[in-house]
Amino acid sequence: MGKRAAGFVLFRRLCGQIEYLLLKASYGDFHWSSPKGHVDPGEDDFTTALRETKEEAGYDESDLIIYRDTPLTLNYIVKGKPKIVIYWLAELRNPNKKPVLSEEHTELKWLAKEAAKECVGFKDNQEMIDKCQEMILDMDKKKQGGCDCP
Ligand SMILES: Nc1ncnc2c1ncn2[C@@H]1O[C@H](COP(=O)(O)OP(=O)(O)OP(=O)(O)OP(=O)(O)OP(=O)(O)OC[C@H]2O[C@@H](n3cnc4c(N)ncnc43)[C@H](O)[C@@H]2O)[C@@H](O)[C@H]1O
Repeated sequence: MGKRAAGFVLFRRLCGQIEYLLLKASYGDFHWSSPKGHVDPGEDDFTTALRETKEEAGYDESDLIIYRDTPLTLNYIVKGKPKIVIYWLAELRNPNKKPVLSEEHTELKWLAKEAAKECVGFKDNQEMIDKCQEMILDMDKKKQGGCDCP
């Protein structure tokens, strides 16, 4: 059976800029990713996303504005087996609240879209960041009353 993980594409707004949180793995190929992790037996994906984000970045559900209606999915192969990762987009309410890392990561970065895409490297992850940016800008437009409705 394949592996299943869940997490949040976590962003903040600082000085008018949208920035994504990326964490550097302390193992393997030292890759960068959003907070996420393995879905435990009997656990639902959303609970996993919250648990892993608390463990890996120190943020609780109350720290986040979560866009729960639009999960995003990545599918790739790890050690010859398929892996699926379900992400929700989430905004940090207080952009100055610092993440607290676990032993699973050695570094963190808050990066604007293009730098974040370069940092994650994988094409599907880059496309997910583009999609997230579109979702954020769309939501902003709607809030400002700038929708295209007749
Ligand atoms: N490899 C490892 N070695 C030693 N200890 C480990 C370990 N992985 C986890 N642990 C440890 O296991 C414990 C449980 O961790 P926990 O976080 O609970 O479980 P997990 O399933 O290992 O969590 P993740 O899904 O976050 O693991 P990951 O970072 O390896 O996965 P990713 O898909 O990003 O990355 C997996 C691979 O896929 C690659 N990858 C990432 N994204 C993509 C993509 N979009 N397309 C193709 N390849 C990708 C990465 O570069 C990487 O090579 C922890 O103590 C942790 O330290």
